[in-house]
Amino acid sequence: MILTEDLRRTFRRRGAAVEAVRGISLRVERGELVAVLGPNGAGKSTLLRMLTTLLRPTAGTARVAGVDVVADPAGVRQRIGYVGQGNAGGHHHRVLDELVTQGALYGRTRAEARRRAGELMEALELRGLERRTVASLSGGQRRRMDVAIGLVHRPGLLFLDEPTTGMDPQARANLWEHITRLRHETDTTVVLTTHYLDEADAVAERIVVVDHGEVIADAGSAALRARHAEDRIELEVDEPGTVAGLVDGTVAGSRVELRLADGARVLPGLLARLERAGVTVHAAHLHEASLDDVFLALTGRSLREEGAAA
Ligand SMILES: Nc1ncnc2c1ncn2[C@@H]1O[C@H](COP(=O)(O)OP(=O)(O)OP(=O)(O)O)[C@@H](O)[C@H]1O
Repeated sequence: MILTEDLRRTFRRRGAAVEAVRGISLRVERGELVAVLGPNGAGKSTLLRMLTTLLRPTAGTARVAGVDVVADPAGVRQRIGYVGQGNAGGHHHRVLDELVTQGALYGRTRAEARRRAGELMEALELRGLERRTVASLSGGQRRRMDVAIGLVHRPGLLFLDEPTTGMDPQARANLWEHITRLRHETDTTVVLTTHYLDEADAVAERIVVVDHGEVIADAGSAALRARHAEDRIELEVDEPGTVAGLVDGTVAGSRVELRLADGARVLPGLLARLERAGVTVHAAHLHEASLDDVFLALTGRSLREEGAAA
């Protein structure tokens, strides 16, 4: 669905060259749901803008939905949906009119555009809002409307650039429910960026981490955690010093701390071993490695802090 080779984009800023994307080679198969994550300024938007033909690459190639982004940008646009960070809909237009107009822009007849608008309003729970103006919708309804507009021409590939930024947790969960269901029903490929790691963890089967314009990791969330982060077990015991020697741990205040892979599987055996050794464990805390730990290990920065500030 997407194939890029050594894709690059350089900007000139005050006479200096800024390499926003530095040789990204990426392959996304049909039906995949891929989250592109990275700290601020990593190059995510620049990458997405090139893939959606909003920006011309400086070097390298990109084929999107089988079409070269430079040779035939209009062809790419016909085949993809793009939900950017701003709102796509005309604010003073009515919801139904806006969807029908968008369909007409893609060359659909009025009747076809109306039928498609009806389907999308059903699928994205916009029924009952037909005559409301886009400006009067709630944040969550507005975002669902944006997604509906992105899907008007039945694209096989949908790009979502930070689709849930600024939404409350319930509206975010609701939007993802719609997107994942639509994706399964229509086999749509989805490429998204988000600052919410929990979201990427929950919805994406594949996570591409970008930093300084390059892909620095590309795998599923579980594989990333296993490879780049460790679980932590903290034990509350009477004599941490003695216990630390028994279990390959370090003393942290009144506790013993162990860093290891697959903590949930190791913990029961560990407790049994300590019991056999006559140690009384008052409490055991398991901190499973998070995607944010992976992020910190890979980039030296926490995405969570930036996400919270966004
Ligand atoms: N039009 C431009 N002119 C000059 N520099 C730019 C331009 N667009 C982006 N850049 C620079 O390119 C780098 C990558 O920016 P980009 O917006 O792609 O990052 P990002 O990962 O999307 O960040 P964010 O998470 O903040 O949206 C940054 O250093 C940015 O300042």
